[in-house]
Amino acid sequence: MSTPSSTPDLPSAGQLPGGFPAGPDGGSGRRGQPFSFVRRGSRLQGRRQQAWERYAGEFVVEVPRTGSDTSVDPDYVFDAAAAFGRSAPLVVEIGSGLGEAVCHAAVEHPEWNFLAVEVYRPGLAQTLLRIGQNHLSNVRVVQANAPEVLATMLAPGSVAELWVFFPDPWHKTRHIKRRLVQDSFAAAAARVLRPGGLWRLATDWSSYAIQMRDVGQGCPGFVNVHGGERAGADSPLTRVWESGVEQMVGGAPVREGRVPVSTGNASEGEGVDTAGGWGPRFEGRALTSFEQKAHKAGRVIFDLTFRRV
Ligand SMILES: C[S@@+](CC[C@H](N)C(=O)[O-])C[C@H]1O[C@@H](n2cnc3c(N)ncnc32)[C@H](O)[C@@H]1O
Repeated sequence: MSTPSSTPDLPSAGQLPGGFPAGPDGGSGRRGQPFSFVRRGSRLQGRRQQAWERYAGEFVVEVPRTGSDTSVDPDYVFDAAAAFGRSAPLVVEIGSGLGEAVCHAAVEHPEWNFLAVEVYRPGLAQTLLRIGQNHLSNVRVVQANAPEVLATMLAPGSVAELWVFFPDPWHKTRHIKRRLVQDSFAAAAARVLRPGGLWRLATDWSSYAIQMRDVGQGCPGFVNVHGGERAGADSPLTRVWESGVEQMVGGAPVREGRVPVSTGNASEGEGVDTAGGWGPRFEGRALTSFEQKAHKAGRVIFDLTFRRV
């Protein structure tokens, strides 16, 4: 696995987000940018508590903190070979939720190492439960804020694939700055991916899909593997704009199509998506309960894949 020592076309590690404050509770993140998550209950019960007690020692990556339990000391660098006891291509899933996708992939690919990054402790406990049920030895989990993991915890060029599936959409205009996938995140993703490495994304929110496409295509470290594909009538975006898929969010109707019902909706329908750039559904992604719900609600899924140049 080649490891570039510098990336002249991208911000250096020193320019990437670092020196993070204590935690997400209502506060601001790096350089005034808010966190992509709000603190949820971290208490474990029943099977999750048992799974934590039984498996945490073996599979949870303990990182030095600078403040909250999701912070990462910027001086800490993850030693994958030591953590897994072997060298193998590393796949990192950001926001792994309940671990459905990462554990499914780990069963399918015993020859790869997987790191699940999640801030939600019960989700990590559920992932541990799956690791145990499937007798997996190729998954590690870390409770950490993803931008910090990408900015400093992972060594440059150390990741073969980076997955971000269904990140929280933060669909209201005033919340968009909380979205995980933005320019600084792309630069940090480019920093950790090896040349030729893949950044895979999926979302069921058209406005976030557009943002992801713009961010990935606008980052000099990436090319869109499916650039220009599925444009016009074939574009999932055109489909959403035509149909105006609706969803109840916080009790209020939000239309994603060309006529926003909620003024808090960030989508702007344009009629026809002439740009395209959407990939086919990533067949390596397990159909998580989250994605199943989206399908049931008739929502359109957008897949994107960028290659590190
Ligand atoms: C909508 S869920 C999707 C979960 C999973 N990827 C799936 O498809 O089922 C988004 C997840 O991202 C996690 N998350 C949000 N911000 C994060 C961050 N900064 N670092 C790590 N995980 C984060 C949330 O806790 C949540 O579990």
